[in-house]
Formats: sequence, structure tokens, C-alpha cells
Amino acid sequence: MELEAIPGVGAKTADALRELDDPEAALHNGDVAAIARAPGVTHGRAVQVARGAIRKRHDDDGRVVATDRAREIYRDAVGLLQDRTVTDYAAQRIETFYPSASPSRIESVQSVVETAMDRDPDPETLEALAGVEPLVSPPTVRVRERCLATADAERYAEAEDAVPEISVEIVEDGRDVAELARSYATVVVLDESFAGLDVEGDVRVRPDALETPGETVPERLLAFFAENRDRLLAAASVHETAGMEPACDLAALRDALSRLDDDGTVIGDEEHERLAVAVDDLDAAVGTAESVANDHLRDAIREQDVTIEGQDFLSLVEQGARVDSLLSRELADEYDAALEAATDHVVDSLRLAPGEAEIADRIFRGDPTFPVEHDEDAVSRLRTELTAARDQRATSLKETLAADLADLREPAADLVHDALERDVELAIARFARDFECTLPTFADGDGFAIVGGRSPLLDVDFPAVEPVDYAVEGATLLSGVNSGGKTSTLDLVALVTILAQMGMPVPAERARLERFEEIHYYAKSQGTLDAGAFEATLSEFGDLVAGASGRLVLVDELESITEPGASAKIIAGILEALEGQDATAVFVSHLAREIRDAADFDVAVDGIEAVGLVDGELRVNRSPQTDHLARSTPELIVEKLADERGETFYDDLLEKF
Ligand SMILES: Nc1ncnc2c1ncn2[C@@H]1O[C@H](COP(=O)(O)OP(=O)(O)OP(=O)(O)O)[C@@H](O)[C@H]1O
Repeated sequence: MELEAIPGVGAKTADALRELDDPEAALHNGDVAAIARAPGVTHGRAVQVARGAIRKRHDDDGRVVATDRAREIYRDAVGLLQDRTVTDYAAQRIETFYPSASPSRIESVQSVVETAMDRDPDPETLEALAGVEPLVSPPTVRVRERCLATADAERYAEAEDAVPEISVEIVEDGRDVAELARSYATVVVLDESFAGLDVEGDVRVRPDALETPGETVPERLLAFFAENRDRLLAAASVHETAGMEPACDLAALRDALSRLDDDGTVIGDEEHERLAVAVDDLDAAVGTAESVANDHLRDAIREQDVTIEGQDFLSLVEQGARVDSLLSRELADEYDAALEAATDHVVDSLRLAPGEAEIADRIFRGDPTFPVEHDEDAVSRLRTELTAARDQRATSLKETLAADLADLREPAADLVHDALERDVELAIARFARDFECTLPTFADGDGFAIVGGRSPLLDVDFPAVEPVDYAVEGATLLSGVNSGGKTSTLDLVALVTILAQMGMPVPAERARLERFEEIHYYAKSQGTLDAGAFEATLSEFGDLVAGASGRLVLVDELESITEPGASAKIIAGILEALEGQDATAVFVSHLAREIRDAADFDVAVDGIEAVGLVDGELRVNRSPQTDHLARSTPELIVEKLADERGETFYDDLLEKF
């Protein structure tokens, strides 16, 4: 898909989207989280881009919700669905569902929704979902024990770009490489020309190193999995609790993750742990070994009767306190035993391997002295040896684990994506259950027909909402008593049509409607308008009635914008303009009689009828009666008084209605 062709995507956003691993897939899946990973693209913008891509795919450039009130109802619908999501991802994904007039768009959402409605939102899955989030890229890790080397300046720049984790060094010859091998545990030479180079240390000539970053810098993959461990484990649990087919072998994933520490190092390898502990404890072990030797020697000296010949004694006195010759002659065996005990201590406490023990053997050597002293050079050699072995072991463990994880990289992304998408489905399932929804059907040009519609937007608890049946073809007035439910009926019609055209289930027993090109819903004005605002409103209706075919028009008490006489004429005029067009319209009004009188055609009137007054309270049949001018509240009260009192005043008054 040409990115710039997506509505709302300019050159800058298109460039940002091209930075994604797979922009096509992200756009196709409406994957808001993936889109938001493009540099500079916020989540809100990602939602717009995802929607734009959907519109483009369905050739759907219309805007169905056309007025503020219609937009509010759309926001309410989105809110009801979002209230039932667990993850932020799903909440954002819900925003990509929008009311459309495109049959293919509505059908494609409906097919997803149909499956979603059968899903079981079990508490374990919802709990597991709480830990799932889109995968993140960890910050670049610095790898200090390895370097890349090349003699080629271009290759150098390429390497710095491809593997920012590792230092890249310029070398001219084998001597430079040998120099590097003394500072780094591993040197990876990028140039073929160095093949066969024989230098000490771990030097690898790997001309393909930049093409195989998984092997060159396994730390990258390990850091990715370490950073995303909790998300992956939560996604794995979601698959298990929900009985979903996972994109990868969950046992293999768990096993690989269990070998990985939070900082991306590999854990659970005994040999590596032995070497790491040996490096850390080396100085302490040597110190203790010295004490062991000295204690041994001290005890031996204490128990020894030393006979000194006069000549020796003289030379001792003359030369100062030179006891070593005495020591070597009189206590040679004890001295050897003390050094052996010291060496054994180092070897045993550090659990040294035979090769390492050989080096350890040189720590306590040399001329006899008391106290015994260690050879710092030998300690340092052992340290170098152990450190190199530890680092090489770590590298090879990383390589092995990274190789295992490499196969899981793509499936892991799918695993998390599938879990997050399940959250979207479960939100739809819960919405459908909570409000006893059905999937609506569509018919061409038939207005709408709702059976048993119950609006979740009412100010009463959902179980107390009375079902409403209402069907309209063409334009009609809706009359009725105060608080009978006229506004609520308009809200219900708007909500059902908006949800239906989003492809979502609707809160009704049954619903059939046409795919409206536009939904114009005007809320009741809060009072009469001044001349300017009145003019603006009138010109808005002028635009509305010009080419109204395919539109749904819902208007609540337009009469409140100006004085009743003028209002009736204006509403009659609007209805006349709509008559003969293929529009569906419901005008709620208390002036139905006056509008009918003012109109030059037979205006249809529906009515929400009060069944009667019980204890001063209206009992209402919430479903509008077709072709029925409902009695108003004042008329009902006059009628009640006429009945109860039988006085002419009330009878005469009733006559006037
Ligand atoms: N289907 C319903 N089920 C239960 N209660 C309802 C239903 N419809 C409306 N109501 C209740 O009636 C109240 C009044 O409804 P609404 O505002 O829609 O009446 P109205 O006919 O537009 O009134 P008015 O003529 O005063 O503007 C609502 O706030 C709600 O409490």
C-alpha cells in the first residue's frame, strides 16, 4: 500500500512508518501498538493512521457521524466497549472501529464480532491479560568484552551502524589484531583477508558477521527477551487459560526464558557459575590460603626444637634476622607441607579445574619465608585465565540460548499480538452479554426497525430499562408526554445505528437498518437562540436538507430554538424538504399538531403514549405507536380532572385539545 495514499498520512508520517519492521502488516492488522512504535507517532495519531488505512482498503471516504451529538453517542459507544477492555492496547484498538457506510467494512468487522461474541470472558483469562502489553525494544546494550575489527573504512561505518552494541576498531595488520585480542575476550575480524591469521586469544574471522547479528551480538536478542519476559509469560498464560492455539511451543519459551536473567545474562549453568565465583573469590581465597600456610608453619615452628650450630648462630647474628636459610634447612618438609595446604585451599575453595590448578600451584612457591607470601604474578595469571574462561563460557552460553530464542522471536510477537487481540474480542463479548446484544442486519433503503431495544446510556440501571420497539421509514414526528422517553428513544436509535455501522452488536432483540451515509443527530437546544445563532442553525438545516438521501436525521425539540409559532412553520418546512428524498428522519416535538397544520403534506406522527396517571406518576408505554399523536401531559391532567370532578370548566378545556 502506498503509505502517502492513506488519508491523513503525509510525507513525514509516511517516512516514520517506513522505519517500522513491517509497516504493511501493522497497518493491515490495525495494530495500533506497532504503528505507535514509528518515531514521533503518538498513540492518538496511530489510531487515526490505522483508521485511515482501513478506510483506504474499503474505499470508504465518507464520514457517517455528522454532528456533535452523533459524535457524542459514538464516543459513548466506544466508552462502553473500552470499559470492558483489560489492556491499553485493546482500548486503543477499539478506537479503530468507526461507523462506516461501506458494506465490506461492516461485514469484515461483523465477521470478527461474530466469533468474538462466542468467546468466554473467563476471570482467569482476564486476570492473565492484565500482564500483557505490546512488546518493547530494550535500549541498546553495550557489549564490552567483544569487538569488531576491519581494515576497511566503509566496512567500519557499516559495522557501526549495524551493530551499535559493539566497538568497531580499525586494524592494519595481524599485530593490531593481536593487540586487540589482549584487551577483548573475543575479536571478530570482518575482512576475509585476515583468514588464517594465527594470534593468541579468541579471534574469529567472520566476513558475514554483519549479516548475522543474532550470532555476532546475541546480547541483542537476549536483552529483547529479558525486557519482555513478563509480557511473554502473561501472553502464554492467556493462551492457556483461554485455550488458544499458541504461535510457539510454550514449554520451549518458558524454558528459554528461565535460563535468562533480567539483565540479559544466562543463568543456571554450573560451569559458568563456578568460573564467576572463582574470579570473584580469588583474592579472598589467596588471603585465606596464606593464613592456612602460616598457621601450619607457626604450629610447626612452635613444636620444633631447633639446634643451631655456633657458626650458623654467628652468621645469623652478623647478617641480621635471616631465618630463611634456617627455615629451609630445619623445616623444609614443614614448609613444603604448608605451601601444599595453601595451594590445596585455593584449588578446593575455588573448585579449580586441572589446568587452572596448575597455575594455582605457582602462587605459593619460591624461597622459604615466614610469614609465607603469595606470588602476585601467578595470582594475576590465574585471574586472567579464569576471567577469559568465564567470559568465553558466557559468550558460548549466550550464543546457544540466542540460537534457541531466535526461532521464537517472530512467534513471540504473534503470541503477544494474539493475546492482545483476544482482549479486544473479550471486550466485545462482555459488551454483548452485559447489554443482551444481537448482530443487526442491513437492508437497502428501509430506514430502521428496532425490536426490544434497551439503551445502556439511560440514567437507570440496565435491568430496569424497558425495551423499546421502534421502526421508521421516511420522515416522522415523534410526539409524547413529558419524560415519556422521546429523547431516550432518539439516543437509542442513534446508538443502535452507530454501533451497527461500526460492525458491532446492538443492545436489542433484533435490529434491521439501512447503511446510512450520514447520521445527523441534533440535541435539544438549551433555550431560544439569539438572531445570529438562529440564522446559523437554520442555514445548517438548509445544508442538511439539500441532498439528504441516505441520511438519518434525528432532531430533538427543534421548537426550543425560537417562538412556538415560527418553530412549527420551520419544522414543517424542513419536513417538506425531506419529503420525497430517501432520508430517514425523526423529529421529536411537542408541536406535532401545529406542524401538521403548517405542512402542505400529510406528515407522519408517532407517539409515546401515557397509559395513565397512577398516584400522580405517568405510566408510559415506551415504544412509540406508529401513526399516533400522543396526548400531551397537560391534556392527560385535564382529562383526569374532567373525569374526577365532572365540572364543565374541565370538559370545555378538554375540548380545546
Ligand atoms: N426505555 C426506558 N426504560 C426505563 N426508563 C426510561 C426509558 N426511557 C426513558 N426512561 C426514563 O425516563 C426519563 C425521561 O426520558 P426522556 O428524557 O427521554 O423523556 P422525554 O420524553 O424526552 O422528556 P421531555 O419531553 O421532558 O424532553 C429518563 O431519564 C429515564 O429515567
